[in-house]
Amino acid sequence: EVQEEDVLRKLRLFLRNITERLILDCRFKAFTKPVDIEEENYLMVIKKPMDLSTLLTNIDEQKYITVGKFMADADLIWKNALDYNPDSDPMDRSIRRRACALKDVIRTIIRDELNEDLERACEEIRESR
Ligand SMILES: CC(=O)c1csc(NC(=O)C2C[NH2+]C2)n1
Repeated sequence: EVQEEDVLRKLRLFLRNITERLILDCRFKAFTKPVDIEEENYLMVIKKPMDLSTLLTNIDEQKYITVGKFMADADLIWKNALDYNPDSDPMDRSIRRRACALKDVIRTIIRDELNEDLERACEEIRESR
């Protein structure tokens, strides 16, 4: 009902704000768009591709009703990058370093800025559905 829609709208604003800040951070440029599947065998190695612009689309399509569901997809971005770039060559190392920075920034923003009343209200909606 109306209250539920208010809660989910607040969640979308919170998640959109985080995602837009990540997209603007030049450290994370490699993560802003889907990896070009011309990349040799990317889809062989990575089962579930994810990127920041797809996160934003998912938010707009109301895919996430809890922060936890959003985090699961956001974590795919850096986890995929670590899996696809295991080697010692400088490009791999550079991507891995940015993947680790992305992981830490996502967690820090959520811990610092997530209103626990909002998250509790979202979990209640999830349980009621
Ligand atoms: C987003 C992501 O994980 C990504 C984009 S390019 C890339 N890796 C390379 O370009 C090659 C360097 N060793 C593979 N990884």
